[in-house]
Amino acid sequence: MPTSLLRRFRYPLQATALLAVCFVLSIFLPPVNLFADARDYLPLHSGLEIFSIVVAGMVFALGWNLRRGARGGRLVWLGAACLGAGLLDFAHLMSYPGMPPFFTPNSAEKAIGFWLMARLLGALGLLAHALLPEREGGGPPAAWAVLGAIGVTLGWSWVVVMQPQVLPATFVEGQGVTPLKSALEGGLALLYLGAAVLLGRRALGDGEAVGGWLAAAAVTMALAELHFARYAAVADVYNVLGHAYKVAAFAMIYRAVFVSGVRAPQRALAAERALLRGLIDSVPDLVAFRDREGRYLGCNKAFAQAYGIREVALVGRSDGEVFAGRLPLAEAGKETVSRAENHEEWLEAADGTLRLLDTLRTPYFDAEGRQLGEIRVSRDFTERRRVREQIAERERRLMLALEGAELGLWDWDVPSGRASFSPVWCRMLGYTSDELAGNVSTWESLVHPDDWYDIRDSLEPHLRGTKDAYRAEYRLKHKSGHWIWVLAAGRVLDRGEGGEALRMVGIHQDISQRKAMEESLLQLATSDPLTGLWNRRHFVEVVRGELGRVRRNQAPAALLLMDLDFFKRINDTHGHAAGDEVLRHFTATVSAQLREADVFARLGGEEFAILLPCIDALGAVRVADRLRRVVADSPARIESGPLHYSMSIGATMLDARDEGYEAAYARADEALYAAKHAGRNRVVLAPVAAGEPAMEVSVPAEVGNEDVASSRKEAAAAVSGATAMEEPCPATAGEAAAAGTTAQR
Ligand SMILES: Nc1nc2c(ncn2[C@@H]2O[C@H](COP(=O)(O)OP(=O)(O)OP(=O)(O)O)[C@@H](O)[C@H]2O)c(=O)[nH]1
Repeated sequence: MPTSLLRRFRYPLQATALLAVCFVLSIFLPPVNLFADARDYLPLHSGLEIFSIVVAGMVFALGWNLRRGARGGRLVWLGAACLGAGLLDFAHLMSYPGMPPFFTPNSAEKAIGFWLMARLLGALGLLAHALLPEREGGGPPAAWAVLGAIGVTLGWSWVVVMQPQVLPATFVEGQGVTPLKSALEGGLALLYLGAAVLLGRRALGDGEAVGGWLAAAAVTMALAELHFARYAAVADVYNVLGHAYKVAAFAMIYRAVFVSGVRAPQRALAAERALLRGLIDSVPDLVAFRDREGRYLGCNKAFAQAYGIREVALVGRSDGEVFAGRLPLAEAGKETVSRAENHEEWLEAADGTLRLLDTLRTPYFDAEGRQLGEIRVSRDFTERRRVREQIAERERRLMLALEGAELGLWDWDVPSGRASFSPVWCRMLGYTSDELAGNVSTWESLVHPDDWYDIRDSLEPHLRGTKDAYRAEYRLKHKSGHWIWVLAAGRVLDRGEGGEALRMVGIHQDISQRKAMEESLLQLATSDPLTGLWNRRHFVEVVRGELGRVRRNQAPAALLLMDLDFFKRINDTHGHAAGDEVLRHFTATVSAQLREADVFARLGGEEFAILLPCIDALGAVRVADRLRRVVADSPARIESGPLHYSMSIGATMLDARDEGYEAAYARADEALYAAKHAGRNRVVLAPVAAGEPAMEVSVPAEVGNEDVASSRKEAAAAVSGATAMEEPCPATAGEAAAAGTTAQR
């Protein structure tokens, strides 16, 4: 047997060993009468019997009350057997020789009759305990056991008292017990030993001390039976020892049943209570229990501390008695709840602070479903609420700030495509919140198709995580159909494990005004206020850019320098305002003749310039001459009537060797001078190579051709037959357009 089991069963083992040794020693005792007169034995006999009767009654009471417990099934059968044995022992006591007649005259025979059946019931009870299954309420119904035991007891008593003649002799006065009685006692001893073996095995199996004590009791009863198998007189040493062993056996049964039925469960209960107490005291929430009438059964430390009350002062009292005047807690706690309920309540804590509690009141029930009371758990969320309010306040301020700044907020759940747009966002685009679906496609449908490049350029690297933030300026369509410029800025808030964007938030700001202002500032900085044409500064930039392309052998380009003839005279004759009108008329007339890629600028006064990209020298002079003719043929409308005027043009090709704009300008200027010098209203193409003479390529109709009409026809034909180089040139046109360098603004 392992040491741990030995230690657990040491007391039953020691007791059994001691009684066994005493039994062995008693074998050698002579069968002396301990009492001279059997009647002297009566008090001791009665005392010993009463002890076992009382123990039997207690075992029964315990077994009956624990019948629904974990071991109730087994204990109740043992208890019922003890009840029967106790009743029969009482009859045995009352039938003992020397006692007053018990229904019929008493005799040893009669007492033995009760005795033997009592012992048999006792042995059966122990066997039942050894064999019945261990489960809650296990075994046959408890009432059967009790009724069976009482039935056997009454039936047997009737036989012993009323029909003693049917029973064989068990005791002969002066001779002692008969062989039958010895055999029956021996059989009972064997039955008890068998029960002891079964109980012992079961005790070793489940390791419970209770089984050990019952096995010891069974062995002790077996030894008692052996004493009773050999006594010669009712007061001899064997009889007295037999009774003493029986008392010891009952004491062991009592000990076993007491341990398993009362002490062990009580200890387990105490341990459970300690665990429960530790548990509820470790909880920072305020926990209290109340019975159905609302009286407190207990509370945890947090509760006691918060309310500044000791648990003992709380128990047995109601809210009204304990917390009178500390409403609304008392109000909230008037009645116990029959369903779980949750509410918030303010507590004026013991330290005088006001605490906000979230209280959950839950009823609790017994095994039959009857409500026993309620458990109240309150969580102090004053701090959490304060933080929550602070966050809400900050959010409110942020929203106000965003609204004040007219910033529209958007929140995009990237994987699902769901999006939310703040009221300002919707208002910015002329919508109300419920007019726009909460989806990113809402935004996509409003983006200007030409602006996707700028958006993707910033958004995609940020979504991939290669750029810190997203920022773009683009146009969104307003509900009324026009486009508004917005500045978009945003950032990914959450990313997945692989770094993929999960959620992104940002703002949109309407920057239409700023864009318009930028546009007008740009216009102011680059255009001529009178004619709306590009100004000199911008033109110089454009020519420089074009020169770069010429150097890269991309396409030839020409520069035309134009100056109105005798403009001072117009001013002087018709006034400065008329001069201005002529300048505007000239601008419109020439602009109408140009391609989109051509860049037309006013360099100052009545001096104009045109950059003609993608054109060769022949094309350039044809265009120049066509312009000259168109201007000469289109009189300006001033107050005094139509006013004819003309211009002179100095043309030059941009040359890859030109160091800059100035070189090209100087050649064109020289050609212009030559045109003026030659009589005005003509075009002169400057030579590119040094030393070559300037080439006058056009002659005014009235000078070079008698037939003005035919000359004009030729000019028109010459213009319409311009070389392919005068056709739009995609590369240059694209770059010029991208740079905002169109002829007309
Ligand atoms: N109305 C008006 N006149 C201007 C403007 N800018 C310059 N002028 C005038 O343009 C005239 C230029 O005169 P000139 O440089 O002598 O040249 P021109 O009279 O055209 O003679 P040629 O160029 O030699 O044919 C001056 O009288 C300037 O005052 C302007 O913006 N509006």
